[in-house]
Amino acid sequence: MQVESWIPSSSYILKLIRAAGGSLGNGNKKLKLARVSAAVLSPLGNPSRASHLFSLPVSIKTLTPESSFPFVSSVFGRRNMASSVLSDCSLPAPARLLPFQRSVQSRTSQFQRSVSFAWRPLSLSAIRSTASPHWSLSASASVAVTTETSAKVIDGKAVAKQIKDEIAGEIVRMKDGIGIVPGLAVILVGSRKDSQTYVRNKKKACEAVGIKSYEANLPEDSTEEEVLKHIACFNDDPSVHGILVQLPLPRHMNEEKILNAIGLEKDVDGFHPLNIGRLSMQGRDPLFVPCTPKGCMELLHRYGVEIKGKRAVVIGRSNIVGMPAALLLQKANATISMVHSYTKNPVEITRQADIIISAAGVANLVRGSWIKPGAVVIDVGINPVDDAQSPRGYRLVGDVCYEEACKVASAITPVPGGVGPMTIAMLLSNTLSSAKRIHDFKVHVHSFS
Ligand SMILES: NC(=O)C1=CN([C@@H]2O[C@H](COP(=O)(O)OP(=O)(O)OC[C@H]3O[C@@H](n4cnc5c(N)ncnc54)[C@H](OP(=O)(O)O)[C@@H]3O)[C@@H](O)[C@H]2O)C=CC1
Ligand SMILES: Nc1nc(=O)c2c([nH]1)NC[C@@H]1CN(c3ccc(C(=O)N[C@@H](CCC(=O)O)C(=O)O)cc3)C=[N+]21
Repeated sequence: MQVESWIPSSSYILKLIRAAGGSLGNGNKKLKLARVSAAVLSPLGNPSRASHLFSLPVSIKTLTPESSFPFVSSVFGRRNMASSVLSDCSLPAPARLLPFQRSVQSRTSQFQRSVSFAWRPLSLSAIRSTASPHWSLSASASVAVTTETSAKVIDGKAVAKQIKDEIAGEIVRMKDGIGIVPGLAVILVGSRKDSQTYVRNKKKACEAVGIKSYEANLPEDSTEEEVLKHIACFNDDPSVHGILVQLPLPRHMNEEKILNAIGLEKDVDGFHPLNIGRLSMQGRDPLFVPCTPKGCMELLHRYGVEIKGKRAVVIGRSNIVGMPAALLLQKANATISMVHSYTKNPVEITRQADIIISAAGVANLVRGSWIKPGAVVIDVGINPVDDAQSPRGYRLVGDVCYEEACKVASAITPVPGGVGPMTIAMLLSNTLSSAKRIHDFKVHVHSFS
C-alpha cells in the first residue's frame, strides 16, 4: 500500500518535532503524523525541504484534513491520493451512535444543522459513546491544536437487528395463522469468494428469522439455459416466494435476460425492469424496491432525517444501487443530483447536498471537503483494502473517508455495520411481503413489511 511511503516521512516529522523540543499530545497516532507530514510535504514535494519549512513557525497550525489533503491531491493526483491516505481515512473514528426510532419526522433536535433529526434512545446497549480525539502538538514551532466535532453513527447493524426481530415475529404469526413459511431461493453461478460469503450470510439470516432458504450452486461454465431452467423451476415452486440471482454473473451470461426471467411477483431484489420502471413513475408503486437503496431510506426514516425538500446527491448510477436510490429519494420529495464517473465537478455538486448516498465502489473517494457541514452521509461502498493486521489480510472500507467525514457530517453510516446489514434485512422483508401477498395474508398493523 502506498501509505508505506508516508510512514518514514511521518517519523521524519516526529523527529523534527522532537528536535524542536515538541511533543505530541493525546491522540498521537502514526497516521495522524502521516497527515501532518502529508500536509507539510504537499507544497514542497520531499522531506528535506519539509525540514526547512518546519524550522519556521509555519502554517501547520492552520491545517485541517480538509485544507491539507486537497493540496496533496493536486500534487499527486486523485488516484494516488486515495491510496496514500487510505489508512488515515479508515481509522476507527470518534463517533457516538445516534439513537433511532421509526418514522418520526421533524422534531427539532440538538443535532439540527442542515438536516433535522428526531430521535429517542433505543437502549443503552445500542448507544456507544467515545471521546473525540483532540490531538495537539506542542512544539516550539507553533503547531496544531485541532478540536474535532463528531458525527453521530447511524447504526445499521442495530436497526437491521430490530427489523429482523420484527420479521421473525411476523413469520411466527403467519405460520400459526395459515401454516405458510416464506421461502427464498438464491442462485449462485461460479465460485467468487465474496459472492459465496454473501450467499452464506443471506442463508444464515433466513434461518435466523424462520425463512426457508433454497440454494442452487452452478459452476462458472454453466450455460445461460441452465440458469434459466433453475429460475423457471423456482418460479413454479409454490414454497418459493423470492428468487435472487447473485450478481455479478459470469461474463458470458446475459444479465438482462436472466433477471427478466424472474417472475415479477418473486423478484425480491427488485431488479426486474417493470419494478424499476414503476419506481420511476409518479403514482405507480413497484412490487419490490431494491434492497440496498430501500435499506438506505429505512435508515434515514428510522433516524428521523427529513428528506422532503432537501438536496440529495447520489454518487454512482448503477441499476442495483445508485439509480434506484435516486428514484427513491425523488419519490420522497428530495431534489436529486447524480454524480458519476463523467461528472466534471463532483466536489462542488456533492458539497451542496443535505443528504449524500455514495455507491461508487471507490475507497475514500468522498473527502471531508466534499461534505456540507451538518449533512447526513450514507456510505454504501464496500471496498476491500489490504490489511496485514486483519485475520483475512484485508478489511472493508466505504467510499467515504470516514475519519474526515465524521468531523463535518451530522450523521454517518460506518462500513462495516452500516448499509450492508440493512441490505440483508430488506431482502428478508421483501421475501416476507412476497409470501404475504401471494397468500393474501394481512399485513400486521405494527409489522415492518
Ligand atoms: N452495502 C451494500 O449492501 C452494498 C454495497 N455495494 C457496494 O457499493 C459500491 C457500488 O456498487 P455498484 O453500484 O454495484 O457498483 P458499479 O460499479 O456497478 O457502479 C459504480 C457507479 O459509481 C460510479 N463511479 C465510479 N467511480 C467513480 C468516481 N470516481 N466518481 C464518481 N462516480 C464514480 C460509476 O460511474 P459510471 O456509471 O460513469 O461508470 C457507476 O455509476 C461497491 O463498493 C459495492 O461493493 C453494492 C451493493 C450492496
Ligand atoms: N442479486 C444481488 N443482490 C444483492 O443485493 C447483491 C448482489 N447481487 N451482489 C453483491 C451485492 C453486495 N451486497 C451486499 C450485501 C450485504 C453486505 C453486508 O452485509 N456487509 C457487511 C460486512 C460483511 C463482511 O464483513 O464481509 C457490512 O457492511 O457490515 C454487503 C454487500 C449485496 N449485493
